Amino acid sequence: MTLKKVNPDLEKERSTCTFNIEELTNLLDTGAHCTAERRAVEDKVFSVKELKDEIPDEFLSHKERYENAIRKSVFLHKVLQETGVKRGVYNRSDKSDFRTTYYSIFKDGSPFMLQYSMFVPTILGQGDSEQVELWYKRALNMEIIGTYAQTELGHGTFIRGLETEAVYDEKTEEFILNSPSLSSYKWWPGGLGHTTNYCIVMAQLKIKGKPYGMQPFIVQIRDEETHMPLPGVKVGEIGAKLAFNTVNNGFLGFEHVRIPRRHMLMRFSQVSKDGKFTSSANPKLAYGTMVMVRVTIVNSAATYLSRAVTIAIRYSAVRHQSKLKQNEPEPQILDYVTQQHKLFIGIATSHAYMFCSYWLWDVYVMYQKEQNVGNFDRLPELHALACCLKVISSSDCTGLVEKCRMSCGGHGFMMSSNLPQLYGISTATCTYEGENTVMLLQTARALVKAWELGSRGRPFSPTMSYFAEKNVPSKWDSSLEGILNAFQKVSIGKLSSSVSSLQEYTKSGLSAEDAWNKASVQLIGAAEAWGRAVVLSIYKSEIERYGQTVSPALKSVLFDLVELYYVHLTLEKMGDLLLYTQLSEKDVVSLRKKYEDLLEKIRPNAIGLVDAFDYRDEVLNSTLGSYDGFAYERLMTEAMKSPLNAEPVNQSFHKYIKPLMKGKL
Ligand SMILES: CCCCCCCC/C=C\CCCCCCCCCCCCCC(=O)SCCNC(=O)CCNC(=O)[C@H](O)C(C)(C)COP(=O)(O)OP(=O)(O)OC[C@H]1O[C@@H](n2cnc3c(N)ncnc32)[C@H](O)[C@@H]1OP(=O)(O)O
Ligand SMILES: Cc1cc2nc3c(=O)[nH]c(=O)nc-3n(C[C@H](O)[C@H](O)[C@H](O)COP(=O)(O)OP(=O)(O)OC[C@H]3O[C@@H](n4cnc5c(N)ncnc54)[C@H](O)[C@@H]3O)c2cc1C
Repeated sequence: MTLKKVNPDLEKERSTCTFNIEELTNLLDTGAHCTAERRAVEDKVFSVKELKDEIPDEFLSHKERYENAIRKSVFLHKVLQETGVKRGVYNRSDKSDFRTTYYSIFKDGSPFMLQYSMFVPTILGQGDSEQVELWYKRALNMEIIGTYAQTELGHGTFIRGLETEAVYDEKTEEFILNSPSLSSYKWWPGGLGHTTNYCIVMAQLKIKGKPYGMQPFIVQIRDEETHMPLPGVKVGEIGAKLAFNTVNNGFLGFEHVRIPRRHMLMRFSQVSKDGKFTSSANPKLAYGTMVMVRVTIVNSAATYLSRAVTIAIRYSAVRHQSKLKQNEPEPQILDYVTQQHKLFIGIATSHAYMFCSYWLWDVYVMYQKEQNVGNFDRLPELHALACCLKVISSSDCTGLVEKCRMSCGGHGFMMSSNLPQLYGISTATCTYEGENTVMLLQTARALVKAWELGSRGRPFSPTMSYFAEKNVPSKWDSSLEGILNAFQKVSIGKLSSSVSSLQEYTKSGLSAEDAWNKASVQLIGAAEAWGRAVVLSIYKSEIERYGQTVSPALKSVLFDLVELYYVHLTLEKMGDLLLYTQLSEKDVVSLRKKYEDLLEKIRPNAIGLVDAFDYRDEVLNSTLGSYDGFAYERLMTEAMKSPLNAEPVNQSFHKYIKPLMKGKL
């Protein structure tokens, strides 16, 4: 069978695109030079034959998958080192990074992930200059491979409840690390099982019996030559999981393991030789790596979704099913408006969080500069933003990744579509780096505090400045500005009614803690509403800013997506808007019409928009989403890789089925 180069359906779709795809790719990459750099790295990475899988991962055993992931991680590290890639994790000079390239080599994650994403950043963020000089170089050269060991069997969320102890012994100038109970065993850190030889251990510091809170320690756990666990170290892998099965998440316990005093990372807090503790200017600085990772999750969530929606939209353009009109051929399923409803919001949501992630990264960098000169004023706002945007990006994108999978019908259930794996790694972001409900409650805590201070005349921080506005009813306005104002009213309404409930509960005799718990469903609603208002505002303002520099054709499409995002959210959150604004049934009817018109308007650009994410086939790793659109041929080729297809009759037939058939079992 000779194949055309591209499925004619996709050819037709590409011919209707109204904007320059390369221009959008450059915008999403934050600059043409970033696109060029990313493509150069991809050319290099995908030309390395050792990085290709001969047998799909899902047909390997757990052990083989791990060994394959290690082999590829090592080759990939070498290739990235040769191409000079350091950005994306360590010294990110601009906003694009190589995570997506990196991830595409591993459908289910790399055991080195935590080295790049948390071990090295913690050394850089929490070590003093001498410690950075020593450990950063060793880590960069992969002389030491590490992870971030914080979560324990008994506690992940409640960090103050962690049990691992680091007791200072003044006589030997050492810390003694100990795991006093089963529940104190570290549990979850990526790579910890059999990969890392060092780790950052978050442990309760004790000096002369007095506790000084959680501090970061750099601890060697395996011999650098033999890789055997060091005496007193109990380490292993935690077992199979929903996803990330090649990340080698591990457990770790200590039996009185001694480490030198200088292995406590001492940028913020210090312990002197004679056991004097000097506290950091702000105790929450020890949580700094988590803030950074939460900030970066917003971008990860957007990229998981953009990969899933690329697969689903390309597949929907080549898949034909049922009848729209009796006398016409079966249409592309993308012509069904319900299919457009499922998928176009995925493109818009991915844009929304991508542009927000760039903005949030700038806020984070700005804060870091202020922190370096001892100004912590913005820490509460940054903490609230990082928590809340991590939550809504991870939950929205994961929900939409799953929607993409379901929109591909049965074939979306195939591992070879890569949609199940994308769902797995995406849903993990709802749990790791702070479970989502807990992160919303942290956000609510900051909002309630700001609200109460504001009511006493204290100024609000920029993302809360609209709290100061009088909540006067005004006519519904369906413009972008009008919808944004409406969502800010929802945010104010939900926060003020949560605060009233808190006050009523305490007045009725509940303690502050019980009142908080009783009102917590409202509080997470208020936190989410604030996050929504932030995303709506930033997405719109960023597109207005970029709109001044891009071509009119691209500007028009970007605004179609912003409008779609706004109108979709308005219809989704209709209940809240009916409660807190002047939205009427008539407005809803006209918004529904507007939404349907927008789907129709975006339809000719759907393939162009997903092409602009610029995911090579190697990155998408999907039978359904390839650029050429030959989904059925790829499904069949991949199916033939199943080890069961290597022989026409499996031996189990003779062993079990035949005796059963013959009644001889
Ligand atoms: C040369 C080659 C180079 C190669 C380059 C390769 C490039 C390839 C690129 C990439 C490849 C890798 C790809 C990586 C992808 C990324 C994958 C990431 C993987 C991450 C895995 C996950 C890791 C983890 O999960 S680590 C564990 C995370 N754990 C948590 O998040 C725990 C959650 N719990 C908490 O944070 C806290 O306990 C709490 C906040 C819930 C409560 O803390 P608390 O009890 O101490 O606080 P209080 O509630 O009492 O509040 C006190 C006070 O403090 C404020 N607060 C709390 N936290 C913070 C904070 N972090 N910052 C600032 N302030 C904080 C709080 O609001 C209170 O304030 P008040 O003013 O109200 O008192
Ligand atoms: C794929 C993956 C990778 C991970 N990698 C690492 C790693 O590298 N290093 C590391 O240290 N950790 C890692 N973790 C652990 C992760 O950070 C924790 O699992 C996460 O922070 C959630 O904590 P938990 O498991 O204790 O959840 P729990 O706190 O036990 O949550 C269970 C339920 O209790 C609720 N809950 C808990 N506290 C409250 C509260 N105060 N108010 C209201 N509800 C509450 C939650 O909302 C949730 O519904 C990883 C986890 C996963 C899934």
